[in-house]
Amino acid sequence: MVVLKRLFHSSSNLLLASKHTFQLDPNYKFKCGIEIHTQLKTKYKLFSLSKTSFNESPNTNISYFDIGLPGSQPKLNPEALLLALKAAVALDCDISLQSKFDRKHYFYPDQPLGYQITQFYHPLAKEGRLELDKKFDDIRQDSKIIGIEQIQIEQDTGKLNYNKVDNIINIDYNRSNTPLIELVTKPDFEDLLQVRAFVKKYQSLVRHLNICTGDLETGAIRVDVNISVNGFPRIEIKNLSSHSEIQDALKYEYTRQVSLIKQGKQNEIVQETRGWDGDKTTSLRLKENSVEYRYLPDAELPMVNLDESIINDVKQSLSEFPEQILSKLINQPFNLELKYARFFIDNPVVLQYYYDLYDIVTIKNKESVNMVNNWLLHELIGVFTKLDLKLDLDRIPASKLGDLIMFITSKQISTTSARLLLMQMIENKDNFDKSVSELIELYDLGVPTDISPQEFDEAVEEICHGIISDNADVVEKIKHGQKKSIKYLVGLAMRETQGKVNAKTFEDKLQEIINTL
Ligand SMILES: Nc1ncnc2c1ncn2[C@@H]1O[C@H](COP(=O)(O)OP(=O)(O)OP(=O)(O)O)[C@@H](O)[C@H]1O
Ligand SMILES: [Mg+2]
Ligand SMILES: [Mg+2]
Repeated sequence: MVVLKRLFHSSSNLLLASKHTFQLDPNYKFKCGIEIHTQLKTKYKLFSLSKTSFNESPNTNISYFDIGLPGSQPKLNPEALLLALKAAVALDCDISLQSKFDRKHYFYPDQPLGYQITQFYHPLAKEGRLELDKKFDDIRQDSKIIGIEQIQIEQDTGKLNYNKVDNIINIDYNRSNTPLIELVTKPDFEDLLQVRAFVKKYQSLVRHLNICTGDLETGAIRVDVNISVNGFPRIEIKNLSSHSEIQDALKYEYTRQVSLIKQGKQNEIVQETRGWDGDKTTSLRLKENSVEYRYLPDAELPMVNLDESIINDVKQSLSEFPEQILSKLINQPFNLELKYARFFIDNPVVLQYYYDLYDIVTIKNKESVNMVNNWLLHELIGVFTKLDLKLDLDRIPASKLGDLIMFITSKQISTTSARLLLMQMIENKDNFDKSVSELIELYDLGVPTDISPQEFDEAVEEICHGIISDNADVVEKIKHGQKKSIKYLVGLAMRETQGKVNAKTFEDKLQEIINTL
């Protein structure tokens, strides 16, 4: 039934009305708490020795236990425990030195054991927090603390694939028994921006801790939201897989509940689980007659006993947190814009590259940090974009980009030539092993060195005179105040010299001659 309902969406006027003009009504208090399922990036599954797999042919990474064959037994993967601990410590939770696993019973074809192993009575961690800060997060208040109720370790299920053409459902058990943590927040969210900011910050954190890919689209992170209005029962909306789905589902559900209250139909708001079909929420099951999960301690899994020292050990193993790094990057000496600092947080390899380049250019060679920022964030990333290539820093190690920058600052190559060269360095695999000076030689891009400065000046002057006499109309415009037209003449000079001379040199010389006319 649920599947059928999900297959046949119909658009709803209620949602359309709410989507475009959405605002919370101060008379109807929005309250929300969320549950986030996070797939842990372990090598093996939670309770078996089959490999975790994310993009493999169906049913190729499964063991007897993953598909619930009788006689097979679970054994806890310590790597999953460690990754879960990292999240719990980073979120300031109280870690339970003794935690246990329980069985949550329900039938569904993606859950062949007939129960899910989770932590119900004694979860790994409780009472944490994540602080949102207006400086870094898109919220209205200066800061907002979201309390974390608990973090528990549990198994993922298999995956049902609906084949609408043949009207069949295929089950892929590759995901079955993949380690997850479920994080449950307190109902602390007061508006939609806070929800978005929290999920974004959490994504950034798990990526930074390297415990999950942090992607919503692939299902590595799945969000359930719970929403209530003016103290009426909470409604849960399960399995939302993008920020826009979360926002749209919350807007729809808030509008629906407010409208029921306004019509005096508040008794129709009952604690229930609803699904989001892209247009509207629909009831999946009522909590009153919801499945009785019959939680029981899992007798096959021993208690997890942690030594007190582990909390400190994990703390020490964590590097700086994203917010500390952001704060560092947007201030002296790096002076990065927040959006670029965020990009680095989500791409730790690029961040390391940035630090390496900074060391070479700024610390070792005392050149400006602006050169580092500009040549990494604009020029280098720009080349990958232009070539329609995925950013692959192996094509140009930081030391090589550093060399190129030093050739520019020492005026051995013009900025224009350096741009051309950078393109060649990245596009052409034959260039990967060649040094910057070899490449300058190869492409004949260096500022001529075999002539004296005086000869060089004379050559520049001659070129400028030639261009000025061939472009009398442009010169007239410049003399009459159209100062920008000089760029056109500079362009001609650069073309003539194939970018070997700096644009600034030409601009100064052209201006100097024009001033005398
Ligand atoms: N009045 C409320 N309004 C909105 N959200 C609420 C309210 N009370 C509790 N919540 C939120 O509901 C969620 C309850 O999650 P929890 O995992 O504890 O239970 P559950 O949803 O009943 O169980 P399951 O994991 O089986 O879905 C929490 O995120 C909590 O913050
Ligand atoms: Mg729930
Ligand atoms: Mg839950």
